[in-house]
Amino acid sequence: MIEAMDLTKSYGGRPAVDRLSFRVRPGAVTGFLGPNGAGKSTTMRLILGLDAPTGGRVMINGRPYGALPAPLREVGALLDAKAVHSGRSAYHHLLWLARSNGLARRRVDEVLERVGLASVARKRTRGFSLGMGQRLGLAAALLGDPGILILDEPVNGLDTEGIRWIRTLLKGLAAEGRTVLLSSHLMSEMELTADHLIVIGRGRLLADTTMRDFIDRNSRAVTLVRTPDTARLRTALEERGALVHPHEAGAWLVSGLTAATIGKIATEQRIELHELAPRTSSLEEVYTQMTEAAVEYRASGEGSVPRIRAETMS
Ligand SMILES: Nc1ncnc2c1ncn2[C@@H]1O[C@H](COP(=O)(O)OP(=O)(O)OP(=O)(O)O)[C@@H](O)[C@H]1O
Repeated sequence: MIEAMDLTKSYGGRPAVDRLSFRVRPGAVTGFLGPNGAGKSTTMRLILGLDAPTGGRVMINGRPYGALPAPLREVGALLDAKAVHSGRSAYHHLLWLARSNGLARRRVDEVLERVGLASVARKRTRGFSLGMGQRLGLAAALLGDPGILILDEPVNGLDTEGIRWIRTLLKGLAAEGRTVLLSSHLMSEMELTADHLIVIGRGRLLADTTMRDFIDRNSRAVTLVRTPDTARLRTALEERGALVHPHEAGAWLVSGLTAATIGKIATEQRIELHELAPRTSSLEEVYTQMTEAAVEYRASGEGSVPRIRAETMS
């Protein structure tokens, strides 16, 4: 369990993290979202004791990182996959980490196997691709068999197979009862991987809720409609107060009426329908809408009122 209480970090008087309170619970992948500069990396560094908070505190299993007796056994982190001595082999990089943290040598072979690097373990990391570097970073994070994992953009630059592999790995780690905190700008991937979301904007908490609830609460109910008789259907729907927008490939998106009502109107008017499909928003759509509001807030200056309330939604 990671618990932040009024966590604050200012640089030169400007808060990068602003009175942030949240809990990251075991048994789930928690996605950590926010636009560039929102404070995600700063928060992760504060959790890991790499930076000291200006105010508030953050605890790992009830203690600050610095007070953990064997940190690598409790928390594994991947913040920067390039932070590896390029002249060392993957095996020796991990062995050095294991030795300096009092971990058994056999863990090196176990994690190399788990991340799929066993066959290149003796190669110097200089020749590693981005994906291999990310796998090595994950191996280091897993070395102490920790109950908590903190991963900053682990899928950055990976190909489809690598992204899918990380998704399966992280879901598996959460299913084992571990706490997984994951940041990523890839919304489609986040939607497939995370069970819970913490969203921040300008260092403040915008949402702390389940993935399903976040999407449901912030979705605009929209129905996709396809008809050969666009003009008549559009007029009939607009007369009933609907908003009708052209979508791709000749389809239309209708908001303000349920799919059932749209179907009823079409039947009454004898308008042929080729498609009538209620659409749920994707995480990307909901998140973009929310962060646009946060950007608007940022652009409008210090004293203004944000359109998105900076409070938890759960
Ligand atoms: N060491 C530092 N000194 C001064 N300002 C900093 C420092 N680290 C971060 N900041 C500032 O704090 C704010 C938050 O940055 P942070 O890197 O935590 O955001 P982020 O959400 O991780 O962004 P990204 O998605 O781009 O990685 C930014 O305005 C950044 O410029």
